[in-house]
Amino acid sequence: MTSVKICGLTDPDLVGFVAREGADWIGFNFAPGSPRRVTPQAAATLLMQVGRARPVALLVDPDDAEIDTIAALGFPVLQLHGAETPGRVAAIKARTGLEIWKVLGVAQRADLDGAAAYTAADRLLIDAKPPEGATRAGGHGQVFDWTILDHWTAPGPWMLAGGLTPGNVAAAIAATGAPAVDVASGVERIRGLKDRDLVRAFIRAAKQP
Ligand SMILES: O=C(O)c1ccccc1NCC(=O)[C@H](O)[C@H](O)COP(=O)(O)O
Repeated sequence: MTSVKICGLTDPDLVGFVAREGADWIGFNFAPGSPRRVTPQAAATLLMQVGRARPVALLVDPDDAEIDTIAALGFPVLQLHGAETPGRVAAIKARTGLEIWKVLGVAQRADLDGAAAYTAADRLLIDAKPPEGATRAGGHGQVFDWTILDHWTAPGPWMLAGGLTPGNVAAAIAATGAPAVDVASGVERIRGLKDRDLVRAFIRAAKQP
């Protein structure tokens, strides 16, 4: 069954709801400028509601001080959503011992060429490359051409993101064979605020047999 991450939660009641609906991971976004950004203080409260879901901290080019602050909150997984090099990913892995996910933004097949260099990453998250002139590294609700992934063999565990919705996630899984999917915008009606009906529909559609 496909695993599901719901990303960018900011409200404790919604965190509890997403966990009860069967999300495998819940993402908390620490990226500056994001409408989904949470502070470490707020995250400490949100973490109490995750139930059996695993919490994931989304960071963009974090320095060591930020890494240490977030690791101290007890996150088991760090999602690196910036321009972190393979060396920087390895250094963060060595510093924390945590599970590390590295995001690769893709717009063409060549964007996958660097994937194998991220040997320290425990999972690659294949996302749409941000649009030209974007001020944020992700969360744009933009789909990329899934045929880019045709005949691609991931070097390890991976996950699909980028403009997924309750309406397209089953087709995305069928087209790419993704073992796991991630969504932020596609389960919101108001930017930055998750919608319960959309969350439920997304998880059901992704996990349908
Ligand atoms: O959501 C943001 O504002 C954001 C800011 C900076 C880096 C990443 C960001 N979001 C990424 C995600 O929430 C997801 O991991 C993924 O990219 C899917 O986003 P979406 O296309 O909106 O479903």
